[in-house]
Amino acid sequence: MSVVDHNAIELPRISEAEVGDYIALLKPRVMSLVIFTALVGLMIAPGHVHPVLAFTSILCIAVGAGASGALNMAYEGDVDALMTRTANRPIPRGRITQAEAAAFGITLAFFSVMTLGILVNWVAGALLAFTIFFYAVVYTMWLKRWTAQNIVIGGAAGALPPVVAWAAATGSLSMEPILLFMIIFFWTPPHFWALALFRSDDYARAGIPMLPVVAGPDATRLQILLYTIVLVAIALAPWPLGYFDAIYGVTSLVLGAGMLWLAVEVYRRREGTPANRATRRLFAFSILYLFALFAVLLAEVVVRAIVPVITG
Ligand code: HEM
Ligand SMILES: CC(C)=CCC/C(C)=C/CC/C(C)=C/COP(=O)(O)OP(=O)(O)O
Repeated sequence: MSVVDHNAIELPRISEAEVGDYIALLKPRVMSLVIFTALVGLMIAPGHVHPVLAFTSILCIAVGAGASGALNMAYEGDVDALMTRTANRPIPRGRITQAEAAAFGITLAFFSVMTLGILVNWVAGALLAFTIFFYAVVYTMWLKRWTAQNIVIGGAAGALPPVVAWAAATGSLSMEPILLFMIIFFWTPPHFWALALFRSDDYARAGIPMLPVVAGPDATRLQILLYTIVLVAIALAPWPLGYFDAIYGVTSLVLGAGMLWLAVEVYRRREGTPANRATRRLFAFSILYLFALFAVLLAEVVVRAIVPVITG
């Protein structure tokens, strides 16, 4: 007769995680646009940055963004399991534990910040550390579960990557990166609240105080419209302020008209399929808007750099 109760022995959990599960923790689709805004922030900064340092800076920002995504998912494993949009993520599916995800995120965060600080400069390194902390702790662990203004304040984290990249290129800050920050900051509420409108049942079930759950869909529609009006004005400002030329200015006006039209559609359509379609259109267009706006910023700087070379 065995004297050892084999049922009492807890065998080590064999992780079923694959590489793809860990990649999913990094929120690659979301962070791809985050990293693009950082790349533009670095490319439009004045002065010359050695290509190796430029690549290192963007790589550190990308790894830091992924780290913040992993930390966000590690903390939110409980609520992610309650929302249809997130229930299929690695942690709710049991492929990765919250502790494993947290260890992964902390490791990536540590190495991205230290590498950026040591190899590039500590202004950028410190800003990256602050951005990771603001998203993974201030937004994820506090604001998101506490106030309907969670994504407005938390949006500061999403707006910082181009500022980190500018600091990596110049070692300092100035008006231009602050303008880039303001554009993303005022872009975030229309971007996210459009999604929150068609996902409000998810957030109600998970007990997350998103604005449509707390203040109702009509108040959210008004907020989306008001923030979009401010966004269009802020995004236009670099042109009259003389930081960028007409190419950017006209593009900003055209894209802003698109955002405004869709925000008005969200404000007008309040019932059924038309309302659902309007919110999904605004959410989808918000991503195209930010990508196109930053792409034309980059294009203008590239054109400015090569025209003197071509015209001799
Ligand atoms: C606090 C700020 C933000 C919040 C609350 C937020 C929220 C969200 C949510 C919930 C999704 C759906 C993701 C999914 O279902 O997996 C999403 C998608 C997306 N977000 Fe945001 N976002 C924020 C900031 C940003 C920023 C700063 C960027 C880029 C600069 C961005 C870019 C994207 C992109 C590209 C997608 C589409 C991802 C896909 O197609 O799967 N977001 N956002
Ligand atoms: C360099 C660096 C640290 C960059 C981070 C940039 C940043 C904060 C981007 C915001 C990404 C995002 C989708 C937030 C939503 O989180 P959520 O928890 O509301 O979304 P979820 O419900 O889909 O998890």
